[in-house]
Amino acid sequence: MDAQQNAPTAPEAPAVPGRMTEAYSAGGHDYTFAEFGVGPGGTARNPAAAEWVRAIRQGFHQAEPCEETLERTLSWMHAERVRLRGAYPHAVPEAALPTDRPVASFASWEGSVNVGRGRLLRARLISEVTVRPTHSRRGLLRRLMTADLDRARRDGYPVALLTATEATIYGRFGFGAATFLREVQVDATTRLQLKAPTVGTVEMADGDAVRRLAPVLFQRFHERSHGSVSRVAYHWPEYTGEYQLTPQKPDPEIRCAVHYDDAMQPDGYVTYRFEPNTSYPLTLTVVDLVGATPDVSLALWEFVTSLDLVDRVRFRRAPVEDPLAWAMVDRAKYRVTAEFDEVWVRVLDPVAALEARPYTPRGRIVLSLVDSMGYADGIWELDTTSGRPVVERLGDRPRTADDDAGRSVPAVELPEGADVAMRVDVLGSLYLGAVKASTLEQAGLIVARDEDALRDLQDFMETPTAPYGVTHF
Ligand SMILES: CC(=O)SCCNC(=O)CCNC(=O)[C@H](O)C(C)(C)COP(=O)(O)OP(=O)(O)OC[C@H]1O[C@@H](n2cnc3c(N)ncnc32)[C@H](O)[C@@H]1OP(=O)(O)O
Repeated sequence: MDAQQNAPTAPEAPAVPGRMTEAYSAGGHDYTFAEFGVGPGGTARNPAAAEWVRAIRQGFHQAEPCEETLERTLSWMHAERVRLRGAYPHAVPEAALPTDRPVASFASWEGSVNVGRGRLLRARLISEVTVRPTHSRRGLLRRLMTADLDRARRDGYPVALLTATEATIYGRFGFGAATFLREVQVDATTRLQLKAPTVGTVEMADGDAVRRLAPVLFQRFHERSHGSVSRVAYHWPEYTGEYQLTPQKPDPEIRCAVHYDDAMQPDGYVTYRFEPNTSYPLTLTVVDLVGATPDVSLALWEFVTSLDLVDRVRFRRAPVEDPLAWAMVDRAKYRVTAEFDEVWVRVLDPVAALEARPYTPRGRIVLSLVDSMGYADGIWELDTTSGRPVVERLGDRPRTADDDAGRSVPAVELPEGADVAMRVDVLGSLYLGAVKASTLEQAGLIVARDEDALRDLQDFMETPTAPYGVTHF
């Protein structure tokens, strides 16, 4: 790429990497949007992608990347075939960052989400969204998001997923908070007493070996745990201490242990770090805990709470409905210190998304979906009477004043013939069963024909367990 560096003015569009997607002017600036991938050969062969990585680290207030961080980031992005998007300014004033450093970034790649009964649904995963503060609120994010979701819809992805830094940003793009996690603290001053004996055995393990084993064990968890999202290559060095992209060095304090079944086959692992033991209570932080089955996770908890010189154990990725709290003899030793949203779901194709997940009731319900970006807008019928869900688009919904005004978060009205109506972000929140329809109706987010219609919706969307995943991306 040969974009002009530090040019005071540039009369025409800069040369951008990959494919130019759009030219755009706002706030007195001209921008070119581009889309590209990461090839083999690291920074030497991908200078535009390296500049893009510098931009995202700046956007998240992280240190300028060292060579190893750049190589590792480009390596996982190449392996996962990540699509990078950027907005490039045509001109920058003296001393400003160069024109080949994008002022806005956006990445997406293919992954999967477990939608229940072990079904893995293809999903577009979105991350690394940044807009340089001096170029924000000019519509750059909206353009990047629209381009990527358009492409994902064309490529047949039923849903897009992201994890959000702020809860206020993504509803307008049709994303709804769909899985939640807890930060918990378990008092470990006395060995954890569980109501039933745990299974298998635990052995301390070598970090390199766990790094090789972890993707396989995670896959078993992913295929079992409804709500789980696939991981990518950068997670393993991060969670086993080999290398952390922030603060750009190994973490030799991370220790690992593996759980084995009765045949001594590995079926889970935990990685953890002792916090500096200069203050009390002595604290162990669990970095990653993955059990192929819930009883394996309990055994791993028993292990970390039985270590000497540990007064309490912290974990930031515990399930909202945590079997551990119920398995403990003394539940008072389990304390929830925070609860937060994790994965946000955006339904792009209601037929593919709603037909993919399982339902318990047999019946039929008509949903009116409001989607200001258009993909899921309309009236849809979900019919499970045959035992297999069939979803059909019945037609358009009547336009409203908010539609005509082009509002990104329009009001919801119940059209003739529909049982329930909601915006598509609300469907995203219901999709994996994290929240009851009645709660969302009480929050003013669902309009139902009557109580029966609301109960039907609730019965359809409810899942046997709360969705749970341990992937942050
Ligand atoms: C999936 C992820 O990667 S999460 C990480 C998100 N990134 C960050 O938090 C890094 C710091 N923040 C930023 O980089 C930017 O401020 C961004 C990406 C949040 C927003 O980028 P911008 O280019 O300013 O957004 P843009 O101007 O396109 O606004 C799009 C819409 O979002 C709204 N919006 C933008 N930022 C926010 C915000 N922080 N809170 C609420 N609404 C917001 C705008 O009002 C606009 O609404 P409208 O289209 O309905 O009128």
